[in-house]
Amino acid sequence: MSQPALMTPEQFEQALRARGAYYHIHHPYHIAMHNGEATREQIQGWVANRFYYQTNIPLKDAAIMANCPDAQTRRKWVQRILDHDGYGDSDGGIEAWLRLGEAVGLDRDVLLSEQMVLPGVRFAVDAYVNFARRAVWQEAACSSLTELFAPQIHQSRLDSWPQHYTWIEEEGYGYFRGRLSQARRDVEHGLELALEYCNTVEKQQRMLEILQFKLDILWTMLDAMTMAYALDRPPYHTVTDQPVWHKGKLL
Ligand SMILES: O=C(O)c1cc(C(=O)O)c2c(n1)C(=O)C(=O)c1cc(C(=O)O)[nH]c1-2
Repeated sequence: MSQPALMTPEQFEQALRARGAYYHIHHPYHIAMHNGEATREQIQGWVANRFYYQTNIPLKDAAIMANCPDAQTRRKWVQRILDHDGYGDSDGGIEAWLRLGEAVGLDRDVLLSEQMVLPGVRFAVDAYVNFARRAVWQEAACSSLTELFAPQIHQSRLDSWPQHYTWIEEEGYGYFRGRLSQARRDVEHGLELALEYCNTVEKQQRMLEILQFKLDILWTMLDAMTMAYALDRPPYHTVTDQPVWHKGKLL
């Protein structure tokens, strides 16, 4: 097999963008939500499980900062934590997601308790946080580059959900709206780091593999939700109809 060649920064950016073919926007669970085919339970399941991703993003970003000796990078990166946690009088993304939960009929305590978080979702999200803890900071930083494809997915929800799901309260959409500009800004910084850091064939190939790892995380979360909410096969369904799986963070 021929060895891959060193790509120019433009070619490398194109190669990263090409991975959008595997973004979770193409997952059948996501397509069903987009097409108005999701039930109320499926939307609620998605919102409650994705909340675990939302609450772990700041832990992931703090882990990256903990490993990053470059103050200029940290100055920019800290904004991501503030975006989700909020600061001063401004609520952050986590609060906005709790409002999304309320808009789809879920009490905020249900989201905060993590009682609906499926083990498969938990393991996938934990893998992301743990990768960020252990990886070279540039690699961990660039694993956020699935956000290249995120503005499109947030916009598609804003375009389609209000038409299909008239029972969802309008205030719930604030999170998606806010991320349109935040994700674009994050990606600009992330891409800048990736193009500067990946100056060898090995680093470029490894970064593409890391991006695929992150895509796998997002896809696997939806696979777990498909089993539970679309195929009616939640964990232990052959044994019990009770949600007996573990609920707490053990890592
Ligand atoms: O709703 C989505 O489909 C989606 C996907 C992603 C992503 O691509 O990782 C993120 C988000 N949303 C998001 O809201 C968000 O804050 C976020 C942060 C990150 C990251 O890796 O640091 N990804 C994402």
